[in-house]
Amino acid sequence: MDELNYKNYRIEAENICVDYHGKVALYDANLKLKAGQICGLVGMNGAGKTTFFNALTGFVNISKGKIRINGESLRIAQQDQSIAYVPQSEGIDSQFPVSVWDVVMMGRYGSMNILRSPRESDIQAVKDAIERVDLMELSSTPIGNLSGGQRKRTFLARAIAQRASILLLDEPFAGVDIRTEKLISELFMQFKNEGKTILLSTHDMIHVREFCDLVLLINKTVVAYGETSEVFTPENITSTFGGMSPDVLFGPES
Ligand SMILES: Nc1ncnc2c1ncn2[C@@H]1O[C@H](COP(=O)(O)OP(=O)(O)OP(=O)(O)O)[C@@H](O)[C@H]1O
Repeated sequence: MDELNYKNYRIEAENICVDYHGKVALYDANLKLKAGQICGLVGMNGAGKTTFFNALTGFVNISKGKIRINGESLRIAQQDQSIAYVPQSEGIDSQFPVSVWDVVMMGRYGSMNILRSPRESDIQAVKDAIERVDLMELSSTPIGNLSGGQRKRTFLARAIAQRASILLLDEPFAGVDIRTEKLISELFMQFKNEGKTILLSTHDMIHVREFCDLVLLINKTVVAYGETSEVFTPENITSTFGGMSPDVLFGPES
């Protein structure tokens, strides 16, 4: 692939492998995503989805393969804050006395000086992000007092405040009510229109069909990858889920 073409990809993972203490969690996995694309990452429990996210953020080391973000090394992406990651469950202790505002402000830390004193632009970015997830009324509430769905929206706002071009979201719809699900779906369509690149894991077939342009089916390696309309077939889903049919997995309407 020539260098110019290379630069067109926001995310490029080529034959990546990850092992934990010699046990293989992911091997020969490939992914290429451009600006404005939404890709669903689908696989059963333990298939390597979180590992894939962790490899793309540099949280775990790859033992083989290559990752390029915006045509550059992962180190540069980490420096310029171009990737925001929203994990499935957050590591922040819910008893820790931080408010919604404080958590969202953390999304600005990477672009602040060592004293972390917010500039007007940081304050505006936090305000905009909280408004977008409709949490303004709760902005001074400690995160320990929020519901699971409100907390999820808070961490999504943190990613928005970071103004990253790439969003990695581990199970963004898990445990949220219909209203939050709708709000998150609408946000994703806005992100797409803004040219952001989104990789999200989900166990929900409807979400994949509804707004994922591409789908990556994994079971420790890539089972199938491509446009959702072509790749998200009952045969491929069955192979991904160890031989179980979509009807058994998701009900007869799937
Ligand atoms: N830190 C770790 N140390 C050792 N093994 C790990 C570690 N993290 C994950 N694994 C193993 O790697 C494999 C892939 O795990 P991973 O968390 O990536 O799966 P997943 O697809 O995200 O699963 P789920 O849908 O349950 O979240 C599993 O076998 C898991 O036990």
